[in-house]
Order: sequence, then C-alpha cells, then structure tokens
Amino acid sequence: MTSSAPLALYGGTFDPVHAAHVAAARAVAAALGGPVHLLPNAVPPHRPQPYASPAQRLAMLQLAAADAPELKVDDWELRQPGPSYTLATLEHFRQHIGPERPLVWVVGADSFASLHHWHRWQHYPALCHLAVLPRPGAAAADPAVAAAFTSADAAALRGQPAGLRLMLTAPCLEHSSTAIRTALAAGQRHPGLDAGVADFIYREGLYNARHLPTLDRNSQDSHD
Ligand SMILES: Nc1ncnc2c1ncn2[C@@H]1O[C@H](COP(=O)(O)OP(=O)(O)OP(=O)(O)O)[C@@H](O)[C@H]1O
Ligand SMILES: O=C(O)c1ccc[n+]([C@@H]2O[C@H](COP(=O)([O-])O)[C@@H](O)[C@H]2O)c1
Repeated sequence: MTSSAPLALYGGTFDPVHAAHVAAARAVAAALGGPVHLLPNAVPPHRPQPYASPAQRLAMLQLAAADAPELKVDDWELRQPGPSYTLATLEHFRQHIGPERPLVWVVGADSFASLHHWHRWQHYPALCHLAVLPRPGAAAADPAVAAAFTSADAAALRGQPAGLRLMLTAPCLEHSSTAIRTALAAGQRHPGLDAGVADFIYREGLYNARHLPTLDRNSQDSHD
C-alpha cells in the first residue's frame, strides 16, 4: 500500500488548449488529491504536426492554467527529440518518482478508444493508471485495453502504483481545438477559448485568426 499523492500527467497537442482540457485536468486533480501536469507533445505520433509552435503551445497552456495552482505546465516532452511516444514519457516519470508512487495518465474518452493503436500500449498497465474523461461522441474502448486496466475508484488509484482506470463521469464538454481553429479563422468567438489565450492568438497571428469586428457582422451585411 502506498500513501503519497498520485502524479497525474495530461498529455496533449493543445493546439490550442481549451476549456474542456482545463476542466478535465481540474476534475482529475480534485478526484486524486494531487497535481496534474499538462504535458504538450513535441511531435504528435498519430496526427499531423501542430499549427502553433512548441513555444506558443506552452505559452497558451501557461495562460490557461494561471489561475489553477493544482495544474502544472511541464515542457518535458517538448525537450525530447523525435515522436512523443507516451511510453517514453511514462518510463521517464516512473523512473523519476520511483516504483511506489501512483502515476496516472489522463485521457479523453476518444483517446481511450484509440489507445490500442498507440506505441506498445501493452506496457502501460505496469507503469501507470488511466484517468478517462467522458467526451461527447467518443466510441467505446477496445476490449483488450479495457481489460488491461481494472476499473476502480480514486481511493484505489491512490493505494497502488499502476494498473487501474478511473472513469470520470464529468465534465463532459463538446469543445475541440479543431472547432476553435475553425471559428477563429472565420472571425468568430468560441466559448471554449480562454480570454487570455485568445489575446495571445491574435497577437501572434495564429490560426489565421481574424480580429472580431466591432459591429456584428450580420447586421453590417444587412445594410450593404
Ligand atoms: N472536449 C473534451 N472532452 C474530454 N477530453 C478531451 C476533450 N478535448 C480534448 N480532450 C482530450 O485531451 C487530450 C488532448 O487533446 P487534444 O490536444 O488533441 O485536443 P482536441 O480538442 O482533441 O484537439 P484537435 O481538435 O486538434 O484534435 C486527449 O486525451 C483528448 O482526448
Ligand atoms: O504513444 C503513442 O503512440 C501516442 C499516440 C497518440 C497519442 N499519444 C499522446 O496522447 C496525447 C493526446 O494526443 P492528441 O493527439 O489527442 O493530442 C498526447 O500526449 C500524445 O502525444 C501517444
């Protein structure tokens, strides 16, 4: 039986970070009673390279997490060469914290559903627990992945180093970075975007973001 607070790692592309990411991380921190490290990847293994640079994604995460002391922004993956395989990250953090302390990898339900495609995922249960957040429209997980991590409550995750999964039921938010990039390029607001992050995006000229017009675009058009 182990007693120290779990270390939770929330990996993502965060291009850009949005309100569902922050709400998910805060929910995990509250459930586990420990910090959640937000870990932007350098080279996503299973998708195209992000639009924003590593430094820009890191800066946006720092802005979004500024008011949440339980969230820590961690640039470890950004400093590693090559594809950001989660296995390498888990091995690094497991070695860093030792064999006893619980280590938790945080994912949305859509990532959980594709985990059987991740690089050597079969090694994960010996290294970490999973915390899974609901996400609208996510498919069911592969049975082999579900079976590899025994479903358990937060207290059980705090009591052993690895091998369990915590299925959170909230928050369940629709936001996605894709929808935010699309809205910004069309000159629209998006409710999932933090105001400070939005200012940063405009200043940096990211995502072809068009500054919001002073007048409502529809009423302007009706006078044309
Ligand atoms: N709305 C959401 N609800 C729950 N989990 C989410 C949500 N959005 C992202 N996640 C999870 O956060 C992690 C990082 O996601 P990512 O940075 O790719 O955001 P995204 O919104 O899915 O981005 P994109 O639209 O560019 O694919 C993944 O584990 C993903 O499943
Ligand atoms: O290791 C892998 O094979 C692997 C495959 C897909 C995704 N990941 C990681 O999972 C996290 C979420 O990925 P994404 O693409 O939804 O941002 C992020 O940290 C990725 O580096 C890792």
